[in-house]
Amino acid sequence: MVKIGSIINGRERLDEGRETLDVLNPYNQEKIAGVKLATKSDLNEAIENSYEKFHHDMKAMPAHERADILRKTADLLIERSEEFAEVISKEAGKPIKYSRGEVERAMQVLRFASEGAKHITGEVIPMDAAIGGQHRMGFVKREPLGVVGAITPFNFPLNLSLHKLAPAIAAGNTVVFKPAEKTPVSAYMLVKLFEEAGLPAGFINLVIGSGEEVGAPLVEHDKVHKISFTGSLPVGKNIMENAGFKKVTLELGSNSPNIVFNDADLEQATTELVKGAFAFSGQVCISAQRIYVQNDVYDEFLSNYVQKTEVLQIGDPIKEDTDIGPMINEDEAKRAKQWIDDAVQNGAEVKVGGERESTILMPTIMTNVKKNMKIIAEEVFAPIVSVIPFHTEEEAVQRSNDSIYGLQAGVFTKDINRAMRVADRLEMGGVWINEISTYRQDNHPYGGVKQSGVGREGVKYAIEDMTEMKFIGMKIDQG
Ligand SMILES: NC(=O)c1ccc[n+]([C@@H]2O[C@H](COP(=O)([O-])OP(=O)(O)OC[C@H]3O[C@@H](n4cnc5c(N)ncnc54)[C@H](O)[C@@H]3O)[C@@H](O)[C@H]2O)c1
Ligand SMILES: O=C[C@H](O)CS(=O)(=O)O
Repeated sequence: MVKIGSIINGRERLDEGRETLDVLNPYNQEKIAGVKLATKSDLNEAIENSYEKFHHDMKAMPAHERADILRKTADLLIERSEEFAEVISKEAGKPIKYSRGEVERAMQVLRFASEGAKHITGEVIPMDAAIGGQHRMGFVKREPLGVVGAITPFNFPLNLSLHKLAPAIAAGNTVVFKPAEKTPVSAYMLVKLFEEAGLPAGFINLVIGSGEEVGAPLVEHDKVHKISFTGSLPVGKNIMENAGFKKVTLELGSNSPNIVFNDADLEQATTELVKGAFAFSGQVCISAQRIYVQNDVYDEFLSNYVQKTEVLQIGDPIKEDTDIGPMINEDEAKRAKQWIDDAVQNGAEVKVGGERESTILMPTIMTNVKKNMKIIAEEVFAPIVSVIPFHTEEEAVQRSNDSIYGLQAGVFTKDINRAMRVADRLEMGGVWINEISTYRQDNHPYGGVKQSGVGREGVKYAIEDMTEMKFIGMKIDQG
């Protein structure tokens, strides 16, 4: 079993005496790593070091060098892609085909950031547009913020970490990185990869510990200039309350709706929505949770959808043909099963699935659901999807918007006018037409409205958010 620890100023903290956390494979409970957890004093040291490194070394590093390091990290990741995919499958329980997809996306994030590092530009202000402003020149340049605190979740442990680390480095910041303690191994390997690619010690300090012990004090620390967080709504609220004057980006949860109109390609919609609801056991923030289907195609959609769900392969995530693996731990599987049982007690019907065995919850399709059931109103974050009939466009929009969340939605129709009308009216950070809510590319703006979050990621937008504008003006003597 591999032993890992936090990495601060290039030195790994493995000394005995620290509390050890075992990282378990959620499928078979095999121990895959022992982590020496960081303490509050490690965190303080990491922040002080990142602060120091920002002011003395990072500020001196030109953009082309940052771009080269990001590019080199991408190249190394591709060389080691299978190793990374296997670790993600083992620590998160993600089916290997999806882990491979995550690694490929992570490599692209690094490449986008490498390109972005060279295109951080400013603006010339037309000073004479203001009365009395003539004979002045003014421009805006974008400067790095300083120390970025990156706090990440378990479900995309590599790619969602890179959505913070890569833009932060591209923009010239240093980072204190607190990965999810459930999945720290790929995060550790990533920090080692940056080091191998030439990133100087202390530019990314890795601090592995719990949310309470190191996450919360990282959020509160005065020498941290921005918190970039991806995770659950309760933790996001807590961060918002405690971050003080820092910039904050929050990428939070959702109960994403997908609307299927009667003119949609049902073959395509059902095939894609099986992946959309059940990929990585629904533990995806934009997972299809509520599917609204127009009443005249509802029966056809449902029977087709059930058939395609019944043939999913369930089992060991490391096997090539596995579609559905475990949830992250048994408590989460039990919590999700309880939500199904509560809904059934209140009149809902299980069309397929509904059973739990250890950490595995069978892919579950529910009908006859009501809007106040947890499986509809809250983020289910499990392989559970509800199929709900609707009559009119108005009703589909109104029901989709009836949520505290607003991250991404999917709309299936061949009518372009209807598609655009609905896209305009959906209260979401993003809307896909003839694509599932679960689809994301790493170069478009991504983030939520309502309680799904604050700010946007997507490499170009995150780089912008990792900088601050500085205005410089000059009065020109007319001689
Ligand atoms: N919108 C997005 O882009 C996006 C992407 C992935 C996951 N998510 C959301 O993440 C959640 C699942 O991930 P999770 O279970 O790892 O989330 P989580 O909120 O439990 O944990 C996320 C991170 O926050 C840390 N943390 C916990 N308490 C903290 C505190 N008080 N202060 C600071 N940090 C603290 C954790 O240790 C972990 O590193 C779901 O709600 C999902 O929707 C959102
Ligand atoms: O879990 C939510 C993630 O944002 C999904 S993705 O990794 O961005 O596709």
